[in-house]
Amino acid sequence: MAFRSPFAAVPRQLWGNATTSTLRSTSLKSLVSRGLATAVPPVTQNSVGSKGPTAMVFMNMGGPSTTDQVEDFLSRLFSDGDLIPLGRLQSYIGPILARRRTPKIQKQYADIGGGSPIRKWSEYQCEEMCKILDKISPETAPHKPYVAFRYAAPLTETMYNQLFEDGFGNGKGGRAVAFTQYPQYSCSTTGSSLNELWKLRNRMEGKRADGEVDQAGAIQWSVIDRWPTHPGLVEAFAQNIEAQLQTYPEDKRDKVVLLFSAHSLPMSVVNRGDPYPAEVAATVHAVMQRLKFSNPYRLCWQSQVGPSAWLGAQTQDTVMEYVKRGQTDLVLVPIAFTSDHIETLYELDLEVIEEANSPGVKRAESLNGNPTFIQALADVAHDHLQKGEPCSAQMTLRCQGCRSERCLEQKKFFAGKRLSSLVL
Ligand SMILES: C=CC1=C(C)c2cc3[nH]c(cc4nc(cc5[nH]c(cc1n2)c(C)c5CCC(=O)O)C(CCC(=O)O)=C4C)c(C)c3C=C
Ligand code: FES
Ligand SMILES: [Fe+2]
Repeated sequence: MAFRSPFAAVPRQLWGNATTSTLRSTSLKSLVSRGLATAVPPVTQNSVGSKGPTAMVFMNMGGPSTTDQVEDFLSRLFSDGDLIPLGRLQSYIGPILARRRTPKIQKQYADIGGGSPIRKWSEYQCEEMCKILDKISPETAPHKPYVAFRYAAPLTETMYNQLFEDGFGNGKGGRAVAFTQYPQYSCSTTGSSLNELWKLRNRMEGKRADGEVDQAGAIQWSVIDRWPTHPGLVEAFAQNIEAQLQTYPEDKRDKVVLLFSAHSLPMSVVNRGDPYPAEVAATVHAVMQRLKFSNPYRLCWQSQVGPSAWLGAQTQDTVMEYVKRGQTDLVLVPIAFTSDHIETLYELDLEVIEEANSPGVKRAESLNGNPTFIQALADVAHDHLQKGEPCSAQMTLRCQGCRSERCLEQKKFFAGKRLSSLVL
């Protein structure tokens, strides 16, 4: 099976002689023979389910809060081998690609008001969720809110230092929940954040003389790794769609086409077995079920970057095609991100909807500060705290095409005792 980078067509001179990641050549068989894929991993966790205080850590990609931060944001993003595998020279090529792309993306952030609102929304959502959790889950209270972004402030490392300052870990133990803010799991998004968290945990938690992390005083992590069909999430999406449908005359309302739009994935990632496309489709189906299939609908994919093949049909092409055919009443529904970002505010609002040039083409609100959504976050977290499991069963399985030692080790750590031996 060949796994092509989404940037496979980056000019040769930028790639140098680098092949793709050295990790690709590491087969599961060789990991087993080297003792890396055994039933009892060297670093696992115990005693998940202890009482509060509980750190609730929202994980997401983050975004630049000002246009000055765009280059740093893109530089971290293009240096992430879990998102864009560029091989051994990644840390050299990544920043070069980032610098070239910066002016274009800076202009987009300038056009949506000068920066991404993701930090503001994430901090608000997490704080509000913790207030609800303190009431509905007193046994794990107090719940303390933290945000850990992959490519922008506050970075995972900053969050970890904050945990230490607040009395978690570093010999004092304590419990933390890594709560992904991507409802649908992709190894390029949630997987990347978990790999980063695992890496920093190993670097930052207290080490014994033999180099191993001192388990007794380390933070006990558990993970909410996906929640694509949680009824609260589905309800929040459905209410926003209903509100937008109300803006159409009654006789036209049930003929409006709902176009669910999610960030696309390179076909190399889809063919590796990434769970994201199926989970996005599951969210769409659950929302349509809640709406009693009142309207015709399609799922389409946006924001592809670079020249390689990405999952389609593309959102922009879909809108233009339907409008051309006379279907001018369309509601776009961003379904894979819980707050506004350039993909909604720029790509959908300023590019797709403006180009469609038809008053019937509209967009459902993003979830942002929606109280139904914040209650859903609290319910997802409450379910997780009550179950006392380290992660979902799905987390214990790697993609069919995964050759990443990072993924393997990260799963061994977070899934801990849930692991069923060599399924990894
Ligand atoms: C569920 C959401 C997302 C998935 C899956 C995802 C995969 C993915 N993305 C890239 C490359 C880029 N993404 C960029 C920006 C960006 N990506 C998402 C979400 C997902 N990405 C968001 C919300 C944003 C915008 C952040 C904001 O603050 O608004 C960018 C940078 C922008 C640009 O240069 O166009 C890149 C590059 C890949 C390769 C990928 C899957 C492998
Ligand atoms: S790429 Fe999916 S588990 Fe590693
Ligand atoms: Fe992206």
